[in-house]
Amino acid sequence: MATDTAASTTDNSTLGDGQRGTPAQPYLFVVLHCDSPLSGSARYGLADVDVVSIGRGAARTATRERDGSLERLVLRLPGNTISSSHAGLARKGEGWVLEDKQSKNGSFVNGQRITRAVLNDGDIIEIGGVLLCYRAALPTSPGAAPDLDTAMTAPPAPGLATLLPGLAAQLAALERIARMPVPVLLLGETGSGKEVLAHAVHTLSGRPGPFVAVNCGGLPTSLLESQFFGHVKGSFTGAARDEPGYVRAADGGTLFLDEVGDLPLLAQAALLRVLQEREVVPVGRTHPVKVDLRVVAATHKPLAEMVIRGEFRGDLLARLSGYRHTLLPLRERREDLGVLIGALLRRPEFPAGDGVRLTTAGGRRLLGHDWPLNIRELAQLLSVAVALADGGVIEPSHLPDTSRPPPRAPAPTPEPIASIEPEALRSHLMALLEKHQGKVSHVARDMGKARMQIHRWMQRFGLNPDDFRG
Ligand SMILES: Nc1ncnc2c1ncn2[C@@H]1O[C@H](COP(=O)(O)OP(=O)(O)OP(=O)(O)O)[C@@H](O)[C@H]1O
Repeated sequence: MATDTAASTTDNSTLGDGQRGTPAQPYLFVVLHCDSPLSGSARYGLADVDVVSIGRGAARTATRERDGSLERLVLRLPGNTISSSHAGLARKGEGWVLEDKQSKNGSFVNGQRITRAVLNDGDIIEIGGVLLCYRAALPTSPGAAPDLDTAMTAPPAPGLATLLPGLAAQLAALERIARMPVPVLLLGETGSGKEVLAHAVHTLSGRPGPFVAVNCGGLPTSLLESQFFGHVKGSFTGAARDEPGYVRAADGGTLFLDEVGDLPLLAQAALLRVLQEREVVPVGRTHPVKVDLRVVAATHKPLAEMVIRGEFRGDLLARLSGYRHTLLPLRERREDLGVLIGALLRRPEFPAGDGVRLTTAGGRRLLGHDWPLNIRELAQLLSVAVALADGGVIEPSHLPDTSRPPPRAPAPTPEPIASIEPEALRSHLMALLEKHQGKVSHVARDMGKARMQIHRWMQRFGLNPDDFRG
């Protein structure tokens, strides 16, 4: 089966999150084998296919064959609840139709048994104990193979596995950036995997020093300086011995600043100095100490809006965002649920992970959930379900009632830009124009605004992008 070459369309001059103007095509995903969740997942591009035949096989295989004038994808799936010729998909105009081939146990779409059904984007198809997902038009990238089977490939570092072609291209770009001495800013909802990605960036960087993670939100303000920059013994009450502090502890490695949006303004100024000068002055010392740092920062907060409100320094944001990567919330990557469940069940906390099984109804419940707390919620839910199933098969009764999801973690509600002090907005605009050398489209992307809006503001403040070009 083909491996994913996942060429990226990322334009590095845009500082991350590349993926624009890529063509879209239909895909069929094998998301989860409920009776063997560790057997991997797969995607099949349907752009050049006219019909798909699905039936039982000894293992998951896919072959593409010419059948008269038709291009046929033959998909074999393991499982004794699957008939040898179970179901078929046929192209119908712009869409696809699923037909049950009088299988013994039936074919289902979104939990309903069907004999024939026109598929809609995101529909979940059940063939025996296998859950598949149809996507009508997903962005792909030039050079990305249509098919990918995770059983045949290994991600370059934990956290980088995905079946989504668009996300794969973004992660491939991040992988290339990881090897360069560029600061990385990871943006994404809580539990979406920012720390896991930060660790992957460190691993791929090949830097010999340690990965030091700091939760910027959890630091007592009075001790911030000494915790970051270290101190010498006796420099203050309680300083019983020399401490290097986080920055020097990460010397030669990677400093991961988690929840960087929670860093108080005073600490932001001090951190900025360290990033500019590449040296720290430990509390109780007068001479600076050189450090060799790679910084990866993460937040779920809208930093650009915080800059405008004066809560986060624009110059520090510019320093931290050498390359920006935005993580998808889990509800936007349901196709990866099987990949993620597999990765989680292989962790040491699941010593019997390879024996875990789900009923089809249990798997359906997972695919239907909204995942407000993302991969962390999936990990916790699996721990509980495995314990409750006690070596048996995970059923819906072992899973929380996901039909009434818990409230989403409160999203920060940024103040509308219109109500922000004009002077603050003007200086923020100027800082971004300088950073992007007068490229208005880049400023607009940075602020999450339309280009026209930026032009209107520039006109209002008498700013000319030409004045910022290098
Ligand atoms: N790709 C992945 N594969 C397997 N497990 C993952 C993956 N990404 C995240 N996890 C797991 O999900 C949980 C949350 O991940 P992580 O702490 O990286 O999220 P986060 O975005 O940094 O969260 P927060 O914003 O709350 O700090 C952890 O248990 C982590 O190991």
